[in-house]
Amino acid sequence: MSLSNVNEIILVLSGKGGVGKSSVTTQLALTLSLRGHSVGILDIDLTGPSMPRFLGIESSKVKQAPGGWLPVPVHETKDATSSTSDDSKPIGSLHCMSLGFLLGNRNDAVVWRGPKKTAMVRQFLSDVHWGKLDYLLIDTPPGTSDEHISLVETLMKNAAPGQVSGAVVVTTPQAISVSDVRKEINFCKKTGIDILGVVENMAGFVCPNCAECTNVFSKGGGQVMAKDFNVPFLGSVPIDPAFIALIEEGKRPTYPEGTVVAGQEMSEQTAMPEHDTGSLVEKYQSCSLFTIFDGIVGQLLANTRP
Ligand SMILES: Nc1ncnc2c1ncn2[C@@H]1O[C@H](COP(=O)(O)OP(=O)(O)OP(=O)(O)O)[C@@H](O)[C@H]1O
Ligand code: SF4
Repeated sequence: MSLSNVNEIILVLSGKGGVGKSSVTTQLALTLSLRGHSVGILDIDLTGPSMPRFLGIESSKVKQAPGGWLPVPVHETKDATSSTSDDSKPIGSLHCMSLGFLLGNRNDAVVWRGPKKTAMVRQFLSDVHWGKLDYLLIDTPPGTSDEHISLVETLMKNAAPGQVSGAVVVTTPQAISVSDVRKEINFCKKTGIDILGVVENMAGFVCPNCAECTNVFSKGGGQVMAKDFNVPFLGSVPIDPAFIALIEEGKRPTYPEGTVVAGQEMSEQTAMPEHDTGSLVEKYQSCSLFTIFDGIVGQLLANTRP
């Protein structure tokens, strides 16, 4: 299996659609990569493959290698150029494989029956040449579908003991009381997948005028829910319009002068950079959500094997 050089596999799950599972996968991957790790993202959301868009590589094509596919590079390993800390590590590589790269037209609808989806998931797990990876994040469709069942069956049969670290469950404050989250957690328990933690997304709003974070919904629901289910809570993530601008328009996140973002005070220059250059991962370093995800990744790694 092409996963033999992958050190750890982490699934990203959500009970319902639109809670930000793909955006959490993207940010986990960028943060792990900013910590110097080599990372892969496998997008098995076959009916709505959004990872190519999130990573700004929509027009990329997958190259064929003998016996399989080469995942698309988002960035290769390189020295950290714009890191704010003195002990900055090189940025690790990031590669992605998604059905989105194989569709002729990004608006093509994928209307497949279960057996075809199962075959595609198996092929993704066996025929992608990842090379050496520290972490492979698998972005799954919402709910518990045919893709999930074939994913777990194939992983259980083929992954080395301990290679699948577990799952991160993404929810929103509104979805917390809904039975979808319960179903997702039960699915993990039944299939023997450890829950590494819950991320509560869209739990507040970062004001574009002053970068103040306001908790639009009551705070702490995610933490209470995690406690009820006896699973770790990894953190709350607010909505940041600067993150949307980064994904949608490739714009470096900017905040008002004087705001402290990722440990760096925004000066007039950093708040309004003259030249908006740099790769996605370099731009992400100045997003307020990076500080939050750095904490989430710290917790996550503490919950995976050493
Ligand atoms: N914390 C956030 N701040 C700003 N925008 C966000 C945040 N989380 C998600 N979004 C935006 O919300 C939209 C939906 O998020 P996303 O596609 O990640 O959800 P999903 O759960 O993966 O959806 P699907 O069920 O379609 O796979 C995207 O446009 C994304 O950019
Ligand atoms: S947080 Fe401050 S700047 Fe932002 S809308 Fe509210 S009052 Fe205005």
